[in-house]
Amino acid sequence: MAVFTPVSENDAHELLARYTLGELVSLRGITAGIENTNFFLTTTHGEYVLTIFEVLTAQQLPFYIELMHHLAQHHIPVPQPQTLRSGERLTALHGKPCVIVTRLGGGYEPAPSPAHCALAGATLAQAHLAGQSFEIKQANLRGLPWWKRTVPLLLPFLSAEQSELIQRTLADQTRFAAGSIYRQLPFGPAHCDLFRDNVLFDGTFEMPRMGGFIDFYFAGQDTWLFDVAVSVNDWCIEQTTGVFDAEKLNAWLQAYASVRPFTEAEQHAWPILLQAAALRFWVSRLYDYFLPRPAQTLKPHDPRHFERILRERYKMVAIALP
Ligand SMILES: Nc1ncnc2c1ncn2[C@@H]1O[C@H](COP(=O)(O)OP(=O)(O)OP(=O)(O)O)[C@@H](O)[C@H]1O
Ligand SMILES: N[C@@H](CCO)C(=O)O
Repeated sequence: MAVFTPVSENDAHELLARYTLGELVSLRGITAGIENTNFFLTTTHGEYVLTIFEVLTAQQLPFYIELMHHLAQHHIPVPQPQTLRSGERLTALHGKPCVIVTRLGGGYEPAPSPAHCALAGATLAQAHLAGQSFEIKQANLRGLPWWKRTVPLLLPFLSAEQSELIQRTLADQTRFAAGSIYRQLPFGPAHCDLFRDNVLFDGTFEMPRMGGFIDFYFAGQDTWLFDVAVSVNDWCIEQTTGVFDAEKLNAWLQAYASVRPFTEAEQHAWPILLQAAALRFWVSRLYDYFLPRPAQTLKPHDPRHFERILRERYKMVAIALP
């Protein structure tokens, strides 16, 4: 259950008085998710999601909220943050920052087909292009500096073999980030966590329609290719082995490239960015597993899944983008 901060009907009435979103009809806690407290909020004007931020601070949040606003203004299907009477889009409840966004239609697809992969790929490319004109800058807070800080904390919990792999990968990534190919990679606002549970689909399984992208709270400035690598490492794999499913991978990458073709530098960087994306989630899952935060009450995700994926990606040295 991911309701860390309870919200009473009175709280909701008081909160809604700060907006022009009509009167409260219902408020229901959402059980999915491990980062924030989420509620489906229905008012006389429509359906929304209320998110209370348990970890992110009011200083970090404008990047995410304004990025969603910017993308929505550019017709990318993402939740639209609602504007308060005061003109701001961020407010607070029980001393914690919170936001109300539009509720998107559809549901997430646990077993995506190549058609779902293609929709996700094309929409991510559109989001990257639309994000170019976004002016607030904030790094991916789960990027290389965070990996460097976090890996030493994890070493006491790892086997010799795991320690060797994690340290070797970190050294490879550090070297790559200092090199000339890295500097040539196109970058900008990136979602950085576009797993299948963060994309909603409408329509039928056979003929899916994009509902939209949610959960922008790991977004940041990063290379666009890192965002693609994070995504395909989740969308286009055999779930038990981490091996790529060629049909899904092709569908995803072709659809992305049809909107935003890959560059030559990206071709060179592809194998190492697939490793970077696997490392990112191996590290965060290990961290959540061995060093859980006090507020984190849910079962952590399995870190071994991303250890397997990382080992698989090291086997793939000659892999081409479309
Ligand atoms: N704008 C939205 N429209 C529709 N459903 C939403 C929206 N935002 C969140 N949800 C629903 O709430 C669930 C949890 O939201 P979200 O993934 O943002 O939470 P989280 O705590 O940040 O999770 P995570 O563990 O993925 O970081 C989603 O799986 C989705 O079902
Ligand atoms: N997508 C992350 C969870 C945080 O959103 C993971 O699967 O480890």
